[in-house]
Amino acid sequence: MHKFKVLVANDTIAQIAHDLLKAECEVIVCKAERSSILAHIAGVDALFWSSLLKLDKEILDRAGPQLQVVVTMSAGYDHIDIEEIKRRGIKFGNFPSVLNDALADLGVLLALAASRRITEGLLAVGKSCFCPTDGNRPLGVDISGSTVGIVGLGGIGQNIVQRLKSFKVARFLYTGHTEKPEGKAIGAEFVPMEILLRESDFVIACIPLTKETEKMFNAEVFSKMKKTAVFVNISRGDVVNQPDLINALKDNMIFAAGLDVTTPEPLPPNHELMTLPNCVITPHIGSATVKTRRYMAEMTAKNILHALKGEPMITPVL
Ligand SMILES: O=C(O)C(=O)CO
Repeated sequence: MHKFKVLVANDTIAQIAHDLLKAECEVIVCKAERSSILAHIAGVDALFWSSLLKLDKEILDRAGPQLQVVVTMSAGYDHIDIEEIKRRGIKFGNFPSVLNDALADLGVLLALAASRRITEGLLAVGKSCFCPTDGNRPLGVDISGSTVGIVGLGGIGQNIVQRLKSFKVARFLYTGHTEKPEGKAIGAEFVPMEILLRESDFVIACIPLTKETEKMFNAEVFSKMKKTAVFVNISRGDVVNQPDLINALKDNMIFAAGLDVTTPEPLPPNHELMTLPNCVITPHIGSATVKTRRYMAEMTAKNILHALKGEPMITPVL
């Protein structure tokens, strides 16, 4: 009987995904590195793809015309040449909601860490040079009683609102293309971007990276935020004009930033962003919990198997 060939472009995924795929297919596993993928991809029927690895025409050409399905183990798919996939009639899927909880947790963590200037605090602890009552260190911004503005109220943004309710936030604002019934249900007010920027103490970016959102957080946007505002980005580095953010942080146009994503990733050593005491950076760990990554791997494998058998994918994009 013909066995489908699947390339898993990541050698660190959970065992359950291997077990599922191996039960029905021939599985080739390689490192999440372009050269390794190009060396192993010819003739495969399906691709189990990784977040952030570029998937372009060269990869698709090398795979060959028999390629039927690509599934990325990520919510975002800005790393995929979606037009090229569509043109070739390849089925494509992602995982939009399984990581909502883990990402919302990280959004809250970064909002709190940046608002309490944790980077500076940890530096002082590391140097054993602090006095708890030192009035010279900047005081933090309170989240209780604050206004939190969510840019992009999808599943992650909604989960952040739900979590922050227990922190006694006074007002939740959100902006996006249209008002959402879910917004009303969780008590968030739909407002134009200008108002969100002017009135929010915390601005949290939860939008996908698209042509429209690329570099949308720029000097003009930072200048409209409060000087005491905390900016959080758990989306993609490229939704921010990074030199403008650096200036905004250096010139105290805003109070602090918490970033899980940057451009590039990782940042080179001594990058200016990493030298700023009012910036907290985590290494793109939004979905990096055991439960979430295991579930993402399992669902990616299941999506591939559905597509190969001609059944509807669980979470199709194309
Ligand atoms: O799944 C994604 O798109 C992520 O970037 C998770 O952090």
